[in-house]
Amino acid sequence: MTSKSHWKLLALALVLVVVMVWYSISREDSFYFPVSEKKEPCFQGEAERQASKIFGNHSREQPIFLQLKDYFWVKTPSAYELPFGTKGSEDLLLRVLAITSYSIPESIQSLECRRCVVVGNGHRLKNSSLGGVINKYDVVIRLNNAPVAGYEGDVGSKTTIRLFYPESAHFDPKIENNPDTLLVLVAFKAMDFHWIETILSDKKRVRKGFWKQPPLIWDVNPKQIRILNPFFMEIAADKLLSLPIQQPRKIKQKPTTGLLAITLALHLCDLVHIAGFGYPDAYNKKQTIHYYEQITLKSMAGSGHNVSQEAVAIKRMLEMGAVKNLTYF
Ligand SMILES: CC(=O)N[C@H]1[C@H]([C@H](O)[C@H](O)CO)O[C@](OP(=O)(O)OC[C@H]2O[C@@H](n3ccc(N)nc3=O)[C@H](O)[C@@H]2O)(C(=O)O)C[C@@H]1O
Ligand SMILES: CC(=O)N[C@@H]1[C@@H](O[C@@H]2O[C@H](CO)[C@H](O)[C@H](O)[C@H]2O)[C@H](O)[C@@H](CO)O[C@H]1O
Repeated sequence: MTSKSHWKLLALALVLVVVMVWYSISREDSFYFPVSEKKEPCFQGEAERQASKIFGNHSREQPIFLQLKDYFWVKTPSAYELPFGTKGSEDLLLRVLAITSYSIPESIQSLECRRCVVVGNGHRLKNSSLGGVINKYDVVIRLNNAPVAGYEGDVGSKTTIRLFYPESAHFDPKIENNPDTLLVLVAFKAMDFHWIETILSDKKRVRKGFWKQPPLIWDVNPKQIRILNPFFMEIAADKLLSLPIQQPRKIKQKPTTGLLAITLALHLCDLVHIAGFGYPDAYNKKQTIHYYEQITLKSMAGSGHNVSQEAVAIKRMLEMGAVKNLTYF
């Protein structure tokens, strides 16, 4: 081989190495947690220890779901209005709590160690083949109207808990959930309580007051419904994103439902893994954001979320080991 072609080969090899290093850095594979077939060891109280570092020691004292007794017998005062508290919505809430439940199901309660996975709606789940892995967790938390039917290979089919608000409720909840899935309402405004009351008590529906038409007929068992304690929205906003809780603006800055779900999981579970989190960069205008539909970051323009700030918060939780990621971040 001539020395000229020798140098050419060396240069080619160098370019290859640079491209490989760049690719792995750009995918930030350091936050990719290789999936193993074996169940991850689970240590009781581990998530609690991590959560106390982020949220303080007393957040564990809060009930996960709102309870009738706290509004009926004792009038629990709340410092904030929805979505960070229940101030001003007590009467409506009282009627909703009278027809729903607050218990954590025995199937979760009885677990020695609760292994949970929070499944975000992100595009990086597409072709991930993570369905089987996701189904093995004790508790699978899903968000909004994210489908499972037709996507089982990538996202699994088990749904233990689904967080939703009226505008994000799937019109046919039976298709995308299991018969015992807990449907957990995240209330952002008083109308959200009103909506669930009219649905469950079959009262006259109100169409106004929503930013998108929610279902008017919703075939669910009231025993499946829970109301998320807005305290978790408050601490996600305050401790993870340093957002002001009292905001005069019409469109309030608030955590995404996914960040809220991670906050909830750190209080409910012993081990918390996440999958399907992460948005494209702001300049990436054509990249679709969901694993199930073709929409871009533009759709989130007026939604009150700061996705780059959320990425910082998630990276912090990954770095400290509070959560582990099944997809890349
Ligand atoms: C148009 C619009 O309103 N989009 C909002 C949608 C929409 O309302 C529902 O999908 C119902 O249709 O809901 C949101 O979020 P969305 O339902 O898109 O996604 C659920 C959660 O997954 C995480 N996610 C999603 C996509 C992505 N590329 N990376 C991610 O990390 C986020 O944590 C996100 O919360 C929401 O509720 O937070 C936030 C979105 O702003
Ligand atoms: C599509 C959009 O921008 N909608 C906003 C709505 O934002 C969404 O609110 C949801 C709660 O209802 C949830 O937080 C979701 O993640 C947001 O994308 C604003 O809250 C609403 C305020 O009036 O304005 C809608 O246009």
